[in-house]
Amino acid sequence: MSSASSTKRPIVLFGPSGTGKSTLLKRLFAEHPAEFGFSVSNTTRKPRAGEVDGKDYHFLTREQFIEAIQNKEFIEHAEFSGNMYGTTIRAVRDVADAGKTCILDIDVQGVKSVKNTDLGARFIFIAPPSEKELEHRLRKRGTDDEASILKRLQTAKAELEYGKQPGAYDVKIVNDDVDRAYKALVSFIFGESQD
Ligand SMILES: Nc1ncnc2c1ncn2[C@@H]1O[C@H](COP(=O)(O)OP(=O)(O)OP(=O)(O)O)[C@@H](O)[C@H]1O
Repeated sequence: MSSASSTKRPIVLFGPSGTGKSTLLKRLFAEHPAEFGFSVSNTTRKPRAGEVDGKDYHFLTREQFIEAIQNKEFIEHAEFSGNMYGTTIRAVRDVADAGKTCILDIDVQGVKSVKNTDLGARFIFIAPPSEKELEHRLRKRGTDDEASILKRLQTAKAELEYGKQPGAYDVKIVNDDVDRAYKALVSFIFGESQD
C-alpha cells in the first residue's frame, strides 16, 4: 500500500456520551496540531457570515444531499432543526489525502457504516469505568437536562453492549484516569499497529 490514504488510516473513537472522547481528543489536537484533522461535514443549512464552502462545511441543497444519501456517500447523517448534516466517505478520504490522520468521533451506527467502507479505519472504544461513574460525569458536566441525561444513559447501555461484540474495536481504553487513558490513546495511535 503506497497511497497517502493507506498510510494515514482514519481513527474512529466511539463510546457512550460522557466517557471523555472530546476531552481526550482536545488534548490530542493540542499536542499534535499538524498530524490530525476532522473531516468537513456536509449540510443543507445556509452558510453564516464568514463561513467558507469546503472549509467550514460543504454546503449542499436538499436535493444534492438526498441524492448523496441515495448514492450511499454518507457514513452518517441526521436532521437537526430542519437542516440535514452528515459526514461523507469522501470527506474522510480528503483528510488523508491532505497528509493528516482523520479523527472520527461517531456513534455505533457510524462505526458499522465505516466498517462497510474501504477506508481502512482503526477503531478505539472509549469505555467508562462504570455506568455509575458515567452518570456522575454527565451530571457534573452540566450541559444536559434530566431528560437528555436519561436518554444518553439509555443509549450508553446499547453502546456498551456493542463494545462487547467480537471485532467491535481494535483497542478498548477505559477512561478511569484521564492521564492514563490519554497515554494509552497516544500509544495505540502512534504504535506499531498503525500499518
Ligand atoms: N478520566 C476522567 N475522569 C473524570 N472526569 C472526566 C474524565 N474524562 C472526562 N471527564 C469529564 O467527563 C465529562 C464528559 O467528558 P466529555 O464531554 O469529553 O465526553 P464525550 O465522550 O465527548 O461526550 P459526548 O459524546 O456527549 O460529546 C466532562 O465533564 C469531562 O471533563
